[in-house]
Amino acid sequence: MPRIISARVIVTCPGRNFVTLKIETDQGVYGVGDATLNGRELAVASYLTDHVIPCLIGRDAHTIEDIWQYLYKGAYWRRGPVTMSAIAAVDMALWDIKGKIAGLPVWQLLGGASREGCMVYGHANGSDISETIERAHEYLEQGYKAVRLQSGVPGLAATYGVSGERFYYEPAKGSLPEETLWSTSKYMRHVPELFDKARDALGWDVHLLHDVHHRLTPIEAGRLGKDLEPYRLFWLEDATPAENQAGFRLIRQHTTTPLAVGEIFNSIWDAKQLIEEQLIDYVRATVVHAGGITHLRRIAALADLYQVRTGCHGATDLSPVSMAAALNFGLSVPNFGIQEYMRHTPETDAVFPHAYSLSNGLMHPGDKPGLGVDLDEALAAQYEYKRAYLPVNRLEDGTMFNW
Ligand SMILES: O=C(O)[C@@H](O)[C@@H](O)[C@H](O)[C@H](O)CO
Ligand SMILES: [Mg+2]
Repeated sequence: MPRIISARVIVTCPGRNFVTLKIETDQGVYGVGDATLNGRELAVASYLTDHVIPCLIGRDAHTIEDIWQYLYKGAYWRRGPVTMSAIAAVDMALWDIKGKIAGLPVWQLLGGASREGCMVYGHANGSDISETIERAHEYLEQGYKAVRLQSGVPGLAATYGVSGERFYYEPAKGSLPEETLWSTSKYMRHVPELFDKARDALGWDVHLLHDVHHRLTPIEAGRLGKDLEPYRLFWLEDATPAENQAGFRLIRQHTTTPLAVGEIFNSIWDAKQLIEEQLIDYVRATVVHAGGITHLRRIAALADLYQVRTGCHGATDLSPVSMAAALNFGLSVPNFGIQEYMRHTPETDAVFPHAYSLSNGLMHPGDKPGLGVDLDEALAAQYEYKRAYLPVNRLEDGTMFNW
């Protein structure tokens, strides 16, 4: 059996911070896991280095489930984004090791391919409606079948999802949080016009998505969902903060627009009521923040009982290690819905060489044993950690709000 002999955390910043765990075994096989928590990276790095790694040394790397339970139950203080991102990194690295030793890609270990590839969605954003639609056309020309639309809102200096960059979106900047201002009324007036014009320009074959980013109350979300019904969205994401899972009952009463939520979830408990009451259509929990492949499988299996599909988070702050793990999971999971794919920069891709590829709107993890991704430590060492924060958001009267 492959014994864990060492493990270490590598923090690198090729344009943005990433935290990677590398676990090495006595058989010379190693595995990597993503541990990146945007804006709180060093908390997870310390949780791994100072508390988890000492407990891993000497263990059988093949005992993925037992190690998962040990780290979850053994911590006493269960759940939370820091704990579950640390457990996720260990889990991904152990699946990587198991696949490398078996000589199989992880998706084969998870039950083999259930589809040709994972449908992904692009991210068209612009300062106004016409620029957003122009970006969306570029994604269609690249063969994408699904595109998320986020545009600037008239009367607001900035808003979520609009960066001014053509293809990369990176919200974490600055050594202190940037402050932005928000107006729900300006936003609610603007979004239906965006999708009305988008459907005219892009047609009805492309799946269109939108991320509200936690900024509405349930009844406002119900109103927006109803206003968007004529445009047949693939999903309306994070319509309202999901701590109160029951709040989604109100949205459901008012609209048939499909709902997606969960990128900030870190365990099955965050989604249990939403899934069991069929209050959502897609669960966005992701491999790096929800306990790794082992726990994400549990969430997907519960969701499958209620016809809820996966729609895993895949923003630039999830490293290519997460993308590789997500695609191995997504290729095999029966109730796959869609995978978010916010492309990384060339510098990031160079630090994390990977086997996954995109063709005609579908991504495939490749056939390399393990997760099919690596970390170039020499290159990673050239990019020093640089503290960065996600923005904070206030209402126009200064009230602290949701970003
Ligand atoms: O759907 C998404 O990708 C967004 O919600 C993310 O851009 C999110 O804002 C970032 O991942 C936060 O770090
Ligand atoms: Mg989102």
